[in-house]
Amino acid sequence: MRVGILGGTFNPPHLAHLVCAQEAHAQLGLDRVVLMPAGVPPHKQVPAGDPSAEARYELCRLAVDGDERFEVSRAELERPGRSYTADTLRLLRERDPQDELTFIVGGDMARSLPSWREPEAVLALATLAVAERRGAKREAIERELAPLRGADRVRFFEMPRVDVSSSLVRERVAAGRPIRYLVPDAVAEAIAAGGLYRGVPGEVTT
Ligand SMILES: Nc1ncnc2c1ncn2[C@@H]1O[C@H](COP(=O)(O)OP(=O)(O)OP(=O)(O)O)[C@@H](O)[C@H]1O
Ligand SMILES: O=C(O)c1ccc[n+]([C@@H]2O[C@H](COP(=O)([O-])O)[C@@H](O)[C@H]2O)c1
Repeated sequence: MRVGILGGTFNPPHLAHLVCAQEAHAQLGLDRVVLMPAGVPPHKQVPAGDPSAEARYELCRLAVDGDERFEVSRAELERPGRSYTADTLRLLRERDPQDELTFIVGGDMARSLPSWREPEAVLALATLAVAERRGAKREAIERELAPLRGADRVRFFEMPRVDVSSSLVRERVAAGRPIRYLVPDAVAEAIAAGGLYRGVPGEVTT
């Protein structure tokens, strides 16, 4: 199986995540794309009072519900400590040695690869697929990754620019502004029902 993995904090999952997963699936000929919510994101602080890893996992499940191209994995929730990608890919390799793994990232995230834990192991264990259009940014990413062993295996795919981020969604909820059409309806409903991102601890009630 050709398996794509879209790792993220998913605090919360939004439409750009799904467009990114969809384009990777279609352009790279993947059999499925697995959303991999980080238990403890390695480079990102989850603000105090925000949903737990378990709740972010539930939001991911709601986000992909009914779409057979996508799945959600608990692999990084079941491991203590920071969710380093190299460790996750090793685990997936051990579980299903015959799978061909593709780790999917947005363009900005790809640029930070040299500062990840064991970046060359990441490139050895999976194909890195980067959502970035042709042009100066793509070239800059190629230049920055070039010193890493395995950088020649990095692949790019095109994604329409979708200017949505989890921070934008959180800010809008906190400000009482609507988030419909920025996140899947089921995610918007769970955020509303659980009172998430309103500045007080909430719950995903699914
Ligand atoms: N608008 C977007 N376009 C393309 N890729 C994206 C976009 N938003 C997120 N991604 C990619 O999805 C993956 C997971 O992102 P993450 O869960 O951290 O969401 P985020 O929106 O970047 O979060 P935050 O706003 O909290 O920093 C990363 O590889 C990131 O580059
Ligand atoms: O392994 C690392 O050192 C590492 C450093 C930064 C990010 N990552 C992974 O990249 C993915 C996107 O990260 P983020 O911070 O946007 O949620 C997610 O799966 C992270 O675990 C991994």
